[in-house]
Amino acid sequence: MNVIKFGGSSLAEGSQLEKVIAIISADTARQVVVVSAPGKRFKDDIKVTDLLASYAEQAIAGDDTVAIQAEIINRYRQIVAYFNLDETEIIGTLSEQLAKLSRVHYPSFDYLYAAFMGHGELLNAQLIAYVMRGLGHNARFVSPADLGMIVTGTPRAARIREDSYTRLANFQIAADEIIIVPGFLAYTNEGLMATFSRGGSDITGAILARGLHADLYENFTDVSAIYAVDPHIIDHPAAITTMSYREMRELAYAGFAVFHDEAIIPVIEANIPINVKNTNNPTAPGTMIVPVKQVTNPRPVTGIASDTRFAALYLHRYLLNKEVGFTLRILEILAKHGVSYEHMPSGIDDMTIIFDKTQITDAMRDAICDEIQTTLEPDHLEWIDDFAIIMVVGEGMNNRIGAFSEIATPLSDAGITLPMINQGASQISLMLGVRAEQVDDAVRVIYDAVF
Ligand SMILES: Nc1ncnc2c1ncn2[C@@H]1O[C@H](COP(=O)(O)OP(=O)(O)O)[C@@H](O)[C@H]1O
Ligand SMILES: N[C@@H](CC(=O)OP(=O)(O)O)C(=O)O
Repeated sequence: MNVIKFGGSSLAEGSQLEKVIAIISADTARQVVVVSAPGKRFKDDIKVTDLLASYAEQAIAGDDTVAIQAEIINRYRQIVAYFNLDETEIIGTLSEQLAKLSRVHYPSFDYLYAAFMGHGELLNAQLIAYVMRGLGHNARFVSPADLGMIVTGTPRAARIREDSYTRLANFQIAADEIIIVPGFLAYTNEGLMATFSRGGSDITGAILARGLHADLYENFTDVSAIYAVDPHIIDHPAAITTMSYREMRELAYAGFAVFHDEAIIPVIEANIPINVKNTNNPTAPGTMIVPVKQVTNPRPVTGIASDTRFAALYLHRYLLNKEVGFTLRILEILAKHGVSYEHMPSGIDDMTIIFDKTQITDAMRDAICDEIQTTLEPDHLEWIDDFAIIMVVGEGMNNRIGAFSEIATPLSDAGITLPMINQGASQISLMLGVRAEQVDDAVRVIYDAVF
């Protein structure tokens, strides 16, 4: 049995759903279908998940939400209309669920946002099951609650509870049946809706692949492969045919938005291969992500990822390496302010602490810097807000002498400075810190040097 996940781009409108149904029908192994909410139909379109976030904002503000509800329902209505099916009952049910959202009491704004935004997937899975049944398929809507998926953690960045896997293993699917499961959302033990972080339908697919013991996790999107570089940065970059779990994890973490970085973890635990494929070109082989890759390619680098979501705190103090407890006190300050750090490369007198800045407000940043300055008295302290990370990843980089100079020399020739270089514990990647305004140029220079 395969778990097959379709992203929002594959479900944006009726003509896309028609392709999706043809893909599901083409292989009887495709029995567990995970769906996202309808995504963008054209460049400046708005994803249904983002429309739901606007609906949540308007509900919080006490505004009239009739227009936004109509806009959301219209997306679903257009999809049913494409198939010439009777819309009355299904659209009535979905409209009711959407309207009810603003009448419920939530324990916090975070739970409110999670419930509103999770409905993009919840409504879409019901609609798709309805359309498929209308076309004669034996399709059934199954909620994450029916599957026994229970989450903990924060409402908008939930984590699956390990005991969910025992319940999933007992879930029965009939031999000729297709189940349609909404991605992105799940429920807490108290029955509250929570979501994984944005793009989290990939995570649902991975959890189901592990929990239902799938042979393959197929992830359908709008590109024919995972490319060596984000195609927004380089036109027609090289396609990756096979990559290892480790390579995908590192590349996804640092900006390969095509597959969620947390989604690799459940499949690693269950050793299930992933096939990333294109809904618009389903016969193309796509990219296989496998437990271990044979390194046959003479090229050591598999991919280059970059992300500007970071900030860095640079500290300089002579004899920092000799001072007992310096790092400990910094970590205590961060913990006190509820801030986690991503990396902390250090030298004899210097240290750079890299943060995911999406978790830090201006007030938190000021408080942390003030406290470090007062308690640790560094000679120099600098907050670098426009920090980007580039990750150069490849199993073939392991133990390869000269890999660094192949990259560093052309970067320096191009006038790109590297405030941070970290070869770290992972033998298969090189992490480079650059100023955000230089990041795309740096990626292009590295790509030209190694591909
Ligand atoms: N290295 C990469 N290879 C392929 N696509 C990438 C890469 N990096 C970023 N992307 C982007 O990821 C997009 C697919 O991810 P996403 O928009 O989340 O799809 P979906 O709607 O299917 O979930 C592609 O359209 C592409 O623009
Ligand atoms: N719809 C959610 C979850 C998701 O995975 O979407 P997509 O498959 O379109 O990336 C989001 O926009 O975050």
